Amino acid sequence: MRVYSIPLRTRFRGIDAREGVLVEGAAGWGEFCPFPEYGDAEAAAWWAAAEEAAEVGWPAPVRDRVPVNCIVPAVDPERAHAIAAASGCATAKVKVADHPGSAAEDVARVEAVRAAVPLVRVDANGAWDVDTAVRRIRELDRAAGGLEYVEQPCPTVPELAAVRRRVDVRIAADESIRRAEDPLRVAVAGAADVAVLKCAPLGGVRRALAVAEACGLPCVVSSALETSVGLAAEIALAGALPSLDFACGVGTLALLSGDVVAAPLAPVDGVVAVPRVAPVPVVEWPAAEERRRWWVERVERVRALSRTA
Ligand SMILES: O=C(O)CCC(=O)c1ccccc1C(=O)O
Ligand SMILES: [Mg+2]
Repeated sequence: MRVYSIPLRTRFRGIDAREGVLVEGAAGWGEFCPFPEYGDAEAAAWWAAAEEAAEVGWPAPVRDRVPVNCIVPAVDPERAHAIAAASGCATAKVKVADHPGSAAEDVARVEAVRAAVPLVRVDANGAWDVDTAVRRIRELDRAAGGLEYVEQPCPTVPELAAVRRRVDVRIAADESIRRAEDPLRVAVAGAADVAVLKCAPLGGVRRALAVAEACGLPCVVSSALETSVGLAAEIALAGALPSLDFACGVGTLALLSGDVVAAPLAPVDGVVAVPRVAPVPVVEWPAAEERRRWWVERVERVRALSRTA
């Protein structure tokens, strides 16, 4: 078991470094990297995804290549434009509502990104109430010359449904699915037009495919900010979905200042090849001893939980 810590290029989701664990099994390598604030029960799904990759492997893909969106964190308009322009991607996902009072910055960021790429989606990570969401979405839709979709504008499914009735922009559900008590039973029909799937929090590629089928919506695959080892599973999921209508959020290596493999799974001209197995980690990025111990203990607790479940 290897514990890594890789600094981020830009603060994202309130963190400055990405940490996680790489494990090897009969089928290859898996990655376990639930965010630090997640409890053991929620982290158990991430362990199941790591075990699937390491011990079983993934179902066969139905496509060889997956279109990728670039990810634009809450940065100033000049940097946002530069990130989107350099990405080679035709679709950009822009983080908005990063802090209270961000409305004007969000509009400027979206306008700058739209000047660099033809298609823009935004992610509010559940920050708005219904009325605020309706107002902001209309502004951002104008700034983008038509938004592709807005991801998780509000925290709850009923709020998503209320916003969806009042705006013309598509609504995508992310946290409403991946942080649900039972992702197989979330009733997003009527509340969302698109489902965002991440195989790590959903418990693996097979489980995420079951969620895709159960929710009955067009799906987008998005990373959980993994290294190339865990990202391989996310791309394998995108490769195995019966249909894929949107670019996927697996361009997140650009947020990390390094990777654990020799040939990172980075998109070229906005497209990434679908891997059959995870790449083998060869670069260490060792976490400090105290952090290593924290992860080893977390893995022990989560494995014990998984065995009794
Ligand atoms: O979807 C993407 O383009 C990038 C991935 C991303 O935004 C993300 C990465 C880690 C954790 C949460 C999220 C999110 O979608 O909110
Ligand atoms: Mg999201």
